[in-house]
Amino acid sequence: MATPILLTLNPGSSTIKLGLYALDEGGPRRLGRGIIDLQHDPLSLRIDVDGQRAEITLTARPSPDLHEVMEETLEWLAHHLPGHPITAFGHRVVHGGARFAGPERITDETLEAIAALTPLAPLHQPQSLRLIRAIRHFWPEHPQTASFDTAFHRSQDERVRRFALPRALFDEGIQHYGFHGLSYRFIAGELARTAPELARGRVVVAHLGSGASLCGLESGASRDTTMGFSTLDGIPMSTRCGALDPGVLLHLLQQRGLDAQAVSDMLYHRSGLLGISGISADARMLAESGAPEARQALEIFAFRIAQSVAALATTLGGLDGVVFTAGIGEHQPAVRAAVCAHLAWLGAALDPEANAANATRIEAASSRIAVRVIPTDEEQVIAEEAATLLRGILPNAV
Ligand SMILES: Nc1ncnc2c1ncn2[C@@H]1O[C@H](COP(=O)(O)OP(=O)(O)O)[C@@H](O)[C@H]1O
Ligand SMILES: CC(=O)OP(=O)(O)O
Ligand SMILES: [Mg+2]
Repeated sequence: MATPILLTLNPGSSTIKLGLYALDEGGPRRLGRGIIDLQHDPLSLRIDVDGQRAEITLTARPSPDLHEVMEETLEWLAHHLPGHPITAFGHRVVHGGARFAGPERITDETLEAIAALTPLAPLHQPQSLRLIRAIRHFWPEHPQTASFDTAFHRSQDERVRRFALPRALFDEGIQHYGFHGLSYRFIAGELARTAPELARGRVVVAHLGSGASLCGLESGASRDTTMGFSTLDGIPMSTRCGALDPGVLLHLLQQRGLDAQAVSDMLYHRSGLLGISGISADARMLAESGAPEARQALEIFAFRIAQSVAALATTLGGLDGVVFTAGIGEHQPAVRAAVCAHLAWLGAALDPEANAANATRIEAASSRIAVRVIPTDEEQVIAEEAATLLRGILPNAV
């Protein structure tokens, strides 16, 4: 019987990241990866399968339902990968709310429950729904699974999950959830595999991508995280504001007369690194810019990350290590150096050469805490969770 082939889909606000996996007996084996850039018209699909790279300009327009984009992408894959017919799909879904404690196979009921959570993640949830629906439209018999960012944080206790708001709101779902859970699950697994002693300790992981958050891990379990009810909370991001005095919202709405949509647009799309710098949302461009506003944006970014490390260390009752991951965390030594300079009082000291080389182990011999760089892989977690859910199901579906 042919090996089942899984396509993973990780939608962000500006890209859809794809992963192609053979679901071997021993676990998922990656055949390739791809990225669809939704910000540029015409759309492009960059793909790397079996070591062969291609960049394809899609004829599909970026329509809201993504039907044409998915149809063209899958047709391209079917045509160019005749040995790897896709038999199943695994999705990253950002919000699982109180309903999803772990990954699930997508049915009419789960799809409805995912859709009901859209108001809690307006930037991400609609993308997942569009992809799931587009695939159902063209391949109704192909099984699909959902892996939730929020599920990893279910181990957090009520001190963390409860806001200081009237009690009834908590029961209505107004809670601190936390996101980037697939990334944190991957990092916890990598730590357990490569640094078991540290993995058993108290570690803060800084996931610094376009969206960014930090998570406090104790023995690999999430105890606290900087993103809360929504993907706006915590540290400033590329275009999102991070934690903000709620009085600012009231002021914008009541005194400045902005409507809710205008405030939402400002907080999600025009704040963060872009808002502070007025130059770019892209941390690499800011690092190369030399303008004082760009420098200030990165200084505030690093400062707020360090403040969050200290806050999470309080939840953990101490700190044995910090791990940097995602685009900025993996590739920007200057950001890591600025964060660690603020954490010198906690005993953090970097080896400048190891840091400049983006090495795995970047702490100096004198450092009282470990400082590591570990590349994340959300697609691998989606593939592993899908493989577990679909075991025994796929051979019949092929
Ligand atoms: N090689 C690199 N060098 C410097 N910065 C990088 C590099 N790759 C990515 N980044 C930065 O990482 C951020 C995007 O991170 P990424 O994890 O790809 O985000 P997301 O998955 O949320 O879209 C951008 O600010 C970008 O400038
Ligand atoms: C949760 C979130 O912000 O995700 P991303 O970083 O992919 O935008
Ligand atoms: Mg991301």
